[in-house]
Amino acid sequence: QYHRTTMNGESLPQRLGNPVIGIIGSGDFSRSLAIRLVASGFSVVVGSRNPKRIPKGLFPDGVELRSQREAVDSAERVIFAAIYPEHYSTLVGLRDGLAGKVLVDVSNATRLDDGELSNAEQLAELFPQSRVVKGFNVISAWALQTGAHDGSRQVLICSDCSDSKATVVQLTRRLGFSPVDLGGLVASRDIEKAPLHLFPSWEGATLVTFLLFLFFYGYNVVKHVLLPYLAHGEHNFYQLPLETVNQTLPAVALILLGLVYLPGLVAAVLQLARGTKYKRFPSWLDRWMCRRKELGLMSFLCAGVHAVYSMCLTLRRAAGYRLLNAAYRQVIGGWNLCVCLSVVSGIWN
Ligand SMILES: NC(=O)C1=CN([C@@H]2O[C@H](COP(=O)(O)OP(=O)(O)OC[C@H]3O[C@@H](n4cnc5c(N)ncnc54)[C@H](OP(=O)(O)O)[C@@H]3O)[C@@H](O)[C@H]2O)C=CC1
Ligand SMILES: [Fe+3]
Repeated sequence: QYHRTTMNGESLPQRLGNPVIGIIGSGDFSRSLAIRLVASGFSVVVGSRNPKRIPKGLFPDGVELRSQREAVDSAERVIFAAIYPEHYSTLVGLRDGLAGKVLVDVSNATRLDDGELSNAEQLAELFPQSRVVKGFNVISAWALQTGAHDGSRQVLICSDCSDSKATVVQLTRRLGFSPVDLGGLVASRDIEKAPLHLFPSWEGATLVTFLLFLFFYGYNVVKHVLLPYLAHGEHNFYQLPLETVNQTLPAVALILLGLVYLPGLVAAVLQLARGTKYKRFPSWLDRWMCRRKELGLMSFLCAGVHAVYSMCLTLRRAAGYRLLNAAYRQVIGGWNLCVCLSVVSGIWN
């Protein structure tokens, strides 16, 4: 590592071959990103409003803690803005230092409703001479530190400057994540909202499972509880929380399993009818095919819960028989039959 100097004679970090990356802000995200960057061989300069206040040991060795201005000047090409968007305007004094550099916006939206401009677009308006790239907002500080695992590997990236985007894409790969290029900066509106959607790919499967459950539960309530009550005055309402649910679950599981296999058949028929497989499926079929894994796992979940329920219900019945047996023995032994039976029937129901 060697040092170059600023106009006022201070030395700034730089390492041959590995560009110096700047990070503005010294919070959770900044710290985790710095750890990851250093581990991947980059030099890092963190720019804080008050670098002296940062406790020793918070950032790993190899990270320089400087003022915001110095960090911006030291960073060769890429600077992360790891601060909340409300504070972007406090950086306008650094405009000249940031000119021509790649400014990465990592912020998230706080609400789902459609505002006009995304945080990244507002940052680009504040710094027209910088190249704003959106990225890393879908990666938690925790995932940055512990390393990427399957679900959190993807980093959604977009920018209006393709060169700068390519730089961030490359950087993302070196950090061990999978970059996904979503096009121009306007895509940042969706990217910023991505973390607000909980398990996005599960929405459809969960809704289908819920609706199927509702339908079959209703059917079973009518068939096994309401009709016997209306026809013969039978009181089967105690079945609602356990038996009826347990009758519903296998039906839901089987239909869901059918929904896993059905789109494959539909697709095959469609290909035969079209006489070619080199044509896109209609989008509804495409989406359905992409959700087969979730549907299958939901089916498995219902079947699993059904198995557990069935086992518990059988155990409950077995306990009932044991009790009946005990009552019988006591009657033989001279107990009052009426007392025993009333106790047993109370527990049985
Ligand atoms: N934490 C996470 O898991 C993730 C965070 N993000 C995004 O990263 C950004 C930073 O988040 P996070 O690190 O958690 O937040 P923190 O609150 O931990 O850190 C924010 C930092 O901003 C700096 N800052 C600069 N200017 C101001 C100002 N005017 N007022 C207050 N603070 C200022 C502060 O550093 P200093 O005092 O040194 O100047 C502060 O440490 C956010 O936009 C967030 O959406 C994105 C994905 C995940
Ligand atoms: Fe069964």
